[in-house]
Amino acid sequence: MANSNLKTLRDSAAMRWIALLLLALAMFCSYIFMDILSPIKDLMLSQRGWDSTAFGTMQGAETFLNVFVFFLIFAGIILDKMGVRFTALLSGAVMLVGALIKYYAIADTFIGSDIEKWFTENLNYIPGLDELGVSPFYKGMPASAKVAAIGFMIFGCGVEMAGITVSRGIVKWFKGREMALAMGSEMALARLGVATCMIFSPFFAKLGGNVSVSRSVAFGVVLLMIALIMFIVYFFMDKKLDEQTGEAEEKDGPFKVSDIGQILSSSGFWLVALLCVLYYSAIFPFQKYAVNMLQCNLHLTTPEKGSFWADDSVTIVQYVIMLIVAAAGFASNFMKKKDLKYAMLVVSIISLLVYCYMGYMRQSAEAIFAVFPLLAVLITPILGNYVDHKGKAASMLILGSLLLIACHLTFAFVLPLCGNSPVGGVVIAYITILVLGASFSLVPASLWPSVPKLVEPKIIGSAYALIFWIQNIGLWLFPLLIGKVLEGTNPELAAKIKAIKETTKHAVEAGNMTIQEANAQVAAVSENVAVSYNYTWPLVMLAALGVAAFFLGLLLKAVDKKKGIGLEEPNIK
Ligand SMILES: C[C@H](N)C(=O)N[C@@H](CCCCN)C(=O)O
Repeated sequence: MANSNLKTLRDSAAMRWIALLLLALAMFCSYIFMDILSPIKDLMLSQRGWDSTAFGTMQGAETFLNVFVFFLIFAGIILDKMGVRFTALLSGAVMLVGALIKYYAIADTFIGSDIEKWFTENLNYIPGLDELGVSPFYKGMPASAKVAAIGFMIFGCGVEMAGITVSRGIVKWFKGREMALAMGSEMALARLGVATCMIFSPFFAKLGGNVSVSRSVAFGVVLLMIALIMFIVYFFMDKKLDEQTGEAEEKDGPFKVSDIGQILSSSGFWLVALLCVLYYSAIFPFQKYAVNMLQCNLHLTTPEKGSFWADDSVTIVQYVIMLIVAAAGFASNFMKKKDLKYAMLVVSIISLLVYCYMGYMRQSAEAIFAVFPLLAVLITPILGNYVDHKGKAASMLILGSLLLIACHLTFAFVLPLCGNSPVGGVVIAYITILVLGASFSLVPASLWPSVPKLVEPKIIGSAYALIFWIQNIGLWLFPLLIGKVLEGTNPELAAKIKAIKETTKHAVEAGNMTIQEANAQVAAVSENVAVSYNYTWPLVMLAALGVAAFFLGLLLKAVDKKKGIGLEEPNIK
């Protein structure tokens, strides 16, 4: 340490930010794995014989153990009892184990194995869960999807445990300092992970012209190994800090399970938790359908093979531009000189415009949607900084909810009118996605740093875990509900698929068509159906969540004022 007056590692700004970088990089890698199959749903259907139900059930498995086996509650208790560094290592290892299982399920070696045979014949019915409609498996689910679901369930435990651990770690290193800026920066890197995944998962799957879905998952597994290394390095820094502080926090008031009652009796906690589940249910589940929603509304026409815009190298160039947007925007937060700060912002904004233009030329719904996390990368740290110095967290929650409502209503009612105006449609889509990105910065940047104001330090881990658990119920429920509302409000599309399946089946039975021809016809109709959905009602449902979040935000602001919780107060006084 350069300054001899510094007492502990966290008193050194450099050390604090290195600790944050380690935690944030681990979350960056985890968020990439979390959505690794989302942008290649079409390939999972064509390469592994899954259908939409198998895909949706496998994706939903991520929250299963957390929600129904209460793993997240245990994770919070482990965190408060064992501390940040132990739980960080544990979560890194759990994520990796889950990811390896998922990789094995998708790998070529799984096909034709005894394990595949066993899973095809077994695990079709879980008594009790089937009746409740919450089973992560069902009869007829492809064996690879069942094993991938098991892996994803385990990964889900690890990644949520990592989420609460990282939040607790940031509080430990930054409380009373730039805590919201640090949380905002960590989330910014996580958002960059989502954008990276949107671009690189399909890229690796299609690399070199031969399709391999397991290559994408392998990419994610390697990143999770890096995440574990980050947590190991963090382990030693955290240990050193505890040696310097004499583990004062833990010794002064050891955590007891009964302390959880204290959390549950706080009205502020409940309002924040409910606002969190409502808001995030309108964001993360939407993220899983957003690319398809754009395809359905914008009628994008992929550039012809061999053309400039269809080339793989353009994807890389676009990603590099994305990194420039993120790096310049992020760095502008830390520039002391005003000129340099504005110069960075201008570079970032110009790069963002170039990125948007390329997305339009490539007619790629994935690339268009990737600006969503990108704006959050830019402004979450700025807003975090604002919360640190000016406060206004409750007001930001209210504004974020209002923007969410406006965006979902624009997607629902304005975007469908633009289908025949390619440029107008894409411009409106970009603007709405960017505003949604701003909302997705306002709420997380103000919500997560508010939790330490609601509970005592020794139970922060459990408080984060309880909020995550309540939030996970929504993250489990709403992807299912979106799917159901979508099917329910577009009955003609399911009928179309049923009709072609029946027609081709009869034609094959009558000897008028080969099975290959029949499959090709079904695939052609399915492809057409996949981009023909009307998303109005699922989007109205998500806007309604925003309305409920808005009213809760108003209530929270009133409670904050009455009880003096300090949500509108700055973190640094
Ligand atoms: C999905 C996860 N439960 C979640 O809520 N993630 C938050 C970040 C929480 C803070 C992590 N240190 C998100 O906004 O991604």
